[in-house]
Amino acid sequence: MMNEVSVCKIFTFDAAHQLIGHKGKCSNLHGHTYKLEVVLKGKPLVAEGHSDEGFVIDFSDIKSSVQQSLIDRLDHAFLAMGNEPVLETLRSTGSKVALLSFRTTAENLSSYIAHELKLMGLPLHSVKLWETPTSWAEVLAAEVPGEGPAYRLHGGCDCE
Ligand SMILES: Nc1nc2c(c(=O)[nH]1)N=C([C@H](O)[C@H](O)COP(=O)(O)OP(=O)(O)OP(=O)(O)O)CN2
Ligand SMILES: [Zn+2]
Repeated sequence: MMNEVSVCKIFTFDAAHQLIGHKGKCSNLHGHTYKLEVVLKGKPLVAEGHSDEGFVIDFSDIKSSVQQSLIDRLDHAFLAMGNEPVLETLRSTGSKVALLSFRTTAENLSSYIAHELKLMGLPLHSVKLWETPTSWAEVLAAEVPGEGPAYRLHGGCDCE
């Protein structure tokens, strides 16, 4: 009987954000090179002669699906909650914006990414999102509610 194995593919993307109402420097518009670790788990395929024999999932298949569905949308974008004063200018000048409608913390972003990857049907175990070389947030797929994470959605200003 084959045991389960975890496999991981790592992605990076560059993005800007602004935490309106933050008590420190992150209330400024700033950017990160995010590092995303996507961990999938399953039993390696037992199928003699099959291209995927011995794989939980082909690394190149993880790459193409995560890249297309997620990374291409977030890379070189402004990750917006929706209440940032700069948003209107970015939109009117055609700059890339990913309107996420939640406060763009590492915690919320990793929860969002985990939910999106689960919806794609990947055998997701966890995601870890590095916001800086010394700061990360991790979400276990099993802990993401089926209806998706509960965020406080934007409405008015987030700074009161
Ligand atoms: N729990 C969280 N705290 C903070 C978040 C977050 O998403 N979750 N985000 C920020 C800022 O956006 C930014 O990431 C700053 O993080 P920080 O680790 O303070 O960055 P530094 O450049 O100061 O890192 P050092 O390695 O300590 O120099 C703030 N907090
Ligand atoms: Zn930040």
